[in-house]
Amino acid sequence: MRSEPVVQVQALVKRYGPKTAVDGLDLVAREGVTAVLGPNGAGKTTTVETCEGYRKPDAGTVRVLGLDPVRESGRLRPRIGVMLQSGGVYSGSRADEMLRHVAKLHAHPLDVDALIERLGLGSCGRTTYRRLSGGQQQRLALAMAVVGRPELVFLDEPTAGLDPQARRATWDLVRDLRADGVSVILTTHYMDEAEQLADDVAIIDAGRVIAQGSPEELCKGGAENTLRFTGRPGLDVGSLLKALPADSSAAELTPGSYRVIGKIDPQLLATVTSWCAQHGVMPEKISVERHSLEDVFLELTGKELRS
Ligand SMILES: Nc1ncnc2c1ncn2[C@@H]1O[C@H](COP(=O)(O)OP(=O)(O)OP(=O)(O)O)[C@@H](O)[C@H]1O
Repeated sequence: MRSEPVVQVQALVKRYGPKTAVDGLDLVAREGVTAVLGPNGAGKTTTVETCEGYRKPDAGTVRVLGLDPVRESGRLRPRIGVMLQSGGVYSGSRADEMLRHVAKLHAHPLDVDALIERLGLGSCGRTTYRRLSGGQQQRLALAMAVVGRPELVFLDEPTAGLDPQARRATWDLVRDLRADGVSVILTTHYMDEAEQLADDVAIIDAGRVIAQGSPEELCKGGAENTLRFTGRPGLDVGSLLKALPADSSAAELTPGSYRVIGKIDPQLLATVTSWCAQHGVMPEKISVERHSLEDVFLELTGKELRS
């Protein structure tokens, strides 16, 4: 796996009048699931729409499955699936008819009935598009993106506004697609979604990729982690600090409640517990808080995912 890039974006620039939405963006996505995260207005949708061939770059190059999405769209379209947020469908058509129609356009489609059941659309297959709820329309859009068994699927916020059950069904479907060798480019505002599904995460801010890596790599590269323990009040924190690596800090936050910030690895944990043993301290509660993707995101962009 993880061989040739499925998407390669180099120095992409895209402007809307005076507004530069994408500002020299570089992105390489390989096989598997790539999550694209960024605050509102960061340029995610513009980048993805350029990869889908719906927007022409003002500068830079975009290759998707090795093809130019604008000039070679005829060759690319049958190989990719795109989840449209809205539009592109006749609102008087029935959900199952639409899905069967899209399936027929492809050589090796998925089983339509199984897909309908899978996404919890069984009860509304005969309902016209306009009468579906927002969440049902969204699941139908997802089904239409994947039914043709594409090599690469673009999913723009596939679970926004879905209830927990539908969200889980969508996650399972993405995992199955991945297991089937389908690559996925997923934009999302949900950190847990990226952590759960993505092999690789690209964080976009102000039209550029500011960090990229696996969720583990990004969390490791961010700020330090925290170790907390409780013991008797008034311990000599200065003495503890001397035992710790130079770039650590230690403090008694409230009487008897201690916090160590630094590169928390097994060695540091051993240093803290052995210091406690030397000082006759039984650390009652001891916990390590791993830096989450959410923390990394906030640190890098200074913004919440949703503003
Ligand atoms: N058709 C358009 N005309 C003018 N400006 C646009 C257009 N589409 C997007 N923009 C602007 O370009 C910037 C990037 O928008 P884009 O939709 O790509 O961001 P995004 O990261 O997908 O945001 P969100 O998370 O809010 O969906 C924003 O400032 C937006 O207002």
